[in-house]
Formats: sequence, structure tokens, C-alpha cells
Amino acid sequence: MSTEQPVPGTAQDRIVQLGLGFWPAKVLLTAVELGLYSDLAEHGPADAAALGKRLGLHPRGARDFFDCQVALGLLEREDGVYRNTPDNAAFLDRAQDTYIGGLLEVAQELWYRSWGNLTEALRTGAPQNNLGGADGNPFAALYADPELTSRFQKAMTGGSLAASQALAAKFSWSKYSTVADIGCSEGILLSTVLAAHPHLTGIGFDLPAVEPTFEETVRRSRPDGRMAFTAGNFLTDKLPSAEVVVFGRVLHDWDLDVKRMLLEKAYQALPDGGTVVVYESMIDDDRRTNTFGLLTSLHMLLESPGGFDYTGADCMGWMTEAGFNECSAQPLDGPVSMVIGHK
Ligand SMILES: C[S@@+](CC[C@H](N)C(=O)[O-])C[C@H]1O[C@@H](n2cnc3c(N)ncnc32)[C@H](O)[C@@H]1O
Repeated sequence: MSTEQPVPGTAQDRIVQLGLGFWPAKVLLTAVELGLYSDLAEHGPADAAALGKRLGLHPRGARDFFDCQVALGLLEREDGVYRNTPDNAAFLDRAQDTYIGGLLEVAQELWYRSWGNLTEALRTGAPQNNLGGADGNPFAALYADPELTSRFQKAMTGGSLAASQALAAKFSWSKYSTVADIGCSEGILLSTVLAAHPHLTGIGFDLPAVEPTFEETVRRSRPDGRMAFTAGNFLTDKLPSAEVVVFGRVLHDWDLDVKRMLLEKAYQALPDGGTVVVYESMIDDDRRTNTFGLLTSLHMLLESPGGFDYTGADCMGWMTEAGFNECSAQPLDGPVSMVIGHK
């Protein structure tokens, strides 16, 4: 076997790194599944033998696994003792309100498998998650299982914490007094925005199965009666009325007809002077720089019948067709952008 290593930074190196990109991903996802970071937070730092024992690992791979965590910047090691890094612990320890590992739990349990069938999805155009459900609606099948429901809600919170914080900071909330978050999931957006803007009142709108986790967020964040849940189905029901209507990573789940219908429903739910806000890992207008937006759209191919991601220009076009004016798009957080339109 050749001992020649690819030179870092060369085309050969980039190709190898990309092709084996699932190796480090699995090191992180498996650690979350095993509860490695939560264990270290709860029971304290430990050496490889003790930590491996606590997690029920065979000694054959445990030390390599923990040292990989160190090499990837996920753990620290001093004198053979492993501990969480101060930066990561808040996001990877299940006991923290800022835990984003729910996203990684679902990636490990469900998405890794559907991504394994990308070839099949590209050949057939069909989702690969076995969540088709009788009516082809993946949410109906997902929410039939309470365990999956709760895990999916945690995944959504994990994926939306940073965007919620950015939206709380960057949108002109002072002009409005009410906000409705459509497809609100656990309510991370509302709890973050209402905490930062005490003059606001918020309604979370989602399917009935989501209510228990939303109420849990209300109990934890204590927004003084300013945050309430309305159960409904946005495919068949009217949207709740508010001065700002938000769709956070909702439109990309659906085909173009439903995307357009939801924007029309938002227009009807808003008073004159109201604003619709859409945030998403939007594809850049040139469809080449926001890799995450493009990958998210492929993820929709794998997970949802008809769903796809889109550019800010696409979204502004649909908003204009629905009646909105002065539409604009701006970056929100990392790969996430927001598009707003006024009634
Ligand atoms: C991809 S998640 C986004 C959640 C959240 N907005 C965020 O950014 O994390 C889509 C949300 O839409 C909700 N949803 C799906 N179908 C729905 C329907 N027919 N009516 C109301 N909500 C629905 C789901 O329950 C889920 O919470």
C-alpha cells in the first residue's frame, strides 16, 4: 500500500477530505448518541478507561474515539484526562437550555440513513425517510410517535437557536406589538424574541401534537402570559392574526403551490402595515456560495415530498405575487437569511 499522503490544501487533499467527510461527522453524532458530553458534564472529567467504562464502550476503540474528539476540538485532554471544552459544553450537554444536540440526535438516528440513499432519491425524486404516511405528509407520520415528536422538536430548536437570537437582534420589533410564529415547534423563536422585547405578545401556531413541548418552553422561559399556543393545520385553517407573521424554516418543507398558499394566508392574517418574515438557509442568488442552503435543499429531497430550498429573489417574487410590497432580503446568521414583505 502506498504511504504517500495527500498534501494539505491540494485538490487531492480537498477531494479526500470531502469524500470522507462523514468520518468526523459520525464521531460527533455517535458521541451525542452515547451521551459523552452530558456524561462529562454530570460526572466530571475522566481518563479513557474510566470514561469508556461509564459509557459502556469496549476498550479496543475508546481511546482513539476520545482522542479524535480532542483532535476535532470537541473535547479537551490534559494529563490523559478528558473534559468538555468551555465553548461546546452549553450546546452539547443535554441538561442545558441551549442544548442543540437534538438536531444531531435526529441526524444520527434518521437523517444519516436517508442520506445513505441519495442516489435513489436523485433517480426517483422520492423521499427516503419512510415517513411518507398515508397522505404523503411526513409530519403526520412523525407525530404519530410521541418519542419521535419530542426528538424532532428538540432537533428544530437545535437548528434554530442562533437564527432566533439573530432575528431578535436584527428585526425592528419596536414598531409592532404582536407576532405569530407559524410552524413554531417548541417555541424557541418566540421565547427568544419575547425575552429581548418585553413589549411584544406572541402566538405560536403548530399542529396539536406540538403543544406539550411548546408549553414546556413557556414554563421554562416564563414570558409572563405573553406567549400562547394555537393548535391548527396551516394547510386547511386560517393563520392567527398578528402584526408580524413569521415562517421559520417552514416554506422549504413544501412544494411551490403550498409555499404560495402560505404566503397568501399570511397576507390575509396581517393588518395593513403588518409584515411577513421568512427565514431559511436560503440559497444564494447565484446558487454557488451558500453550500449549506444547497445541501438543505437536497435534504428536503430526502425528507419531504415536494419540498425545496430557494433564493431570496425567489421568495421576494412569491411575496410580491401574494400582494406584499417593499420586499427585501438580508443575511441573518451564518447561512440563514431573512426575507421580509410589507402589507
Ligand atoms: C422544519 S420545522 C420548523 C420549526 C421552527 N419554525 C424552526 O425554525 O425551528 C416545520 C414546522 O412546521 C410544523 N408544521 C408542519 N405541518 C404543519 C401544518 N399542516 N400546520 C401547522 N404546522 C405545521 C411542524 O410541526 C414543524 O414545527
